[in-house]
Amino acid sequence: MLRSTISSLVPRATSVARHMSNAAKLTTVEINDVTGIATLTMNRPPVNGLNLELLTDLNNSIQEIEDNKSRGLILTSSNPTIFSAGLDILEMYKPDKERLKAFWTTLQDVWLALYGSAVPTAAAINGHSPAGGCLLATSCEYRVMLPKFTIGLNETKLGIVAPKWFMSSFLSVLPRRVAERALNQGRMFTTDEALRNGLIDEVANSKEEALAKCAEFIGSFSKVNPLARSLTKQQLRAAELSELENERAQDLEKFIFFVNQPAVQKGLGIYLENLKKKSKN
Ligand SMILES: CCCC/C=C/CC(=O)SCCNC(=O)CCNC(=O)[C@H](O)C(C)(C)COP(=O)(O)OP(=O)(O)OC[C@H]1O[C@@H](n2cnc3c(N)ncnc32)[C@H](O)[C@@H]1OP(=O)(O)O
Repeated sequence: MLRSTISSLVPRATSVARHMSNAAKLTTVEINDVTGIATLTMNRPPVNGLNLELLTDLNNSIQEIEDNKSRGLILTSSNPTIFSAGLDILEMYKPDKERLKAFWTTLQDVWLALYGSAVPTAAAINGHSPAGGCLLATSCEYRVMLPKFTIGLNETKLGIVAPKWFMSSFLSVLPRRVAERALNQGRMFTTDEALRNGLIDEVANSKEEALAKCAEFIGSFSKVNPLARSLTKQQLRAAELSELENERAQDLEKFIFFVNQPAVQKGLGIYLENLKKKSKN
């Protein structure tokens, strides 16, 4: 009985999908009319780098999904090999002061909205997912990843430090010992390693399969009272959420101070240069 309820929630090729957002934006929201589940797709070529505009669209899309009382939210990417390359380093390298503020504030908004979302959330990780990409994935309640990609918080490799709330998301998924070592090493996990360590929940062989598995996870709540479920989730996540809520201004100040340090700017410049060299080869 449960199985048939769940499978009826899995998107089918024949189901009708309503587009809630238009293609001019960097995100699209598609609601499956059969399941009521919203698929939120990031679409900022070439690598879904999280710049101010993509973060703004993500924030608005999450809000739209909450307001429309969708049954759940699946986060994914339109890029076939990259879920998200994390924060757009160009936002932090030689930054404009006002834009940098807006950028970080909007990232805080996105994390608060996604980690604290009232609806069940899942990530269909259909490509590489470093740093900010990993933050988005670990803010969701369930993760399904395609083979032969990588995921992790690699900040120390860039000479930067993941903020406390990045670590909170990571720690909500991984055992402390594994998280601590991985954060210190800036470790990127392969799909297999991520599965073995619990950083992801399942592996799927195609994006369609990943979306179906995410929908199945969301469908597993069909017999649970939605208010009781969301209040339980929010209570479990309240400590991390209020920590950032109460320290938003200090977190912003710390970020701006840190990013503007000459050594950090130098490190980001070298990292960007190496990325560009690599992409030319
Ligand atoms: C200071 C307080 C803490 C702040 C916290 C920060 C968290 C972060 O998210 S920092 C960002 C960390 N992200 C990364 O380290 C990812 C770097 N990118 C990659 O590893 C690879 O690009 C990829 C595995 C995501 C994809 O590889 P692929 O071979 O397909 O593409 P590339 O040829 O490498 O890249 C194409 C193009 O995109 C540019 N690019 C890639 N990532 C970023 C990025 N995060 N920000 C800005 N630009 C990026 C890359 O330079 C290429 O550009 P060109 O075509 O112009 O050469």
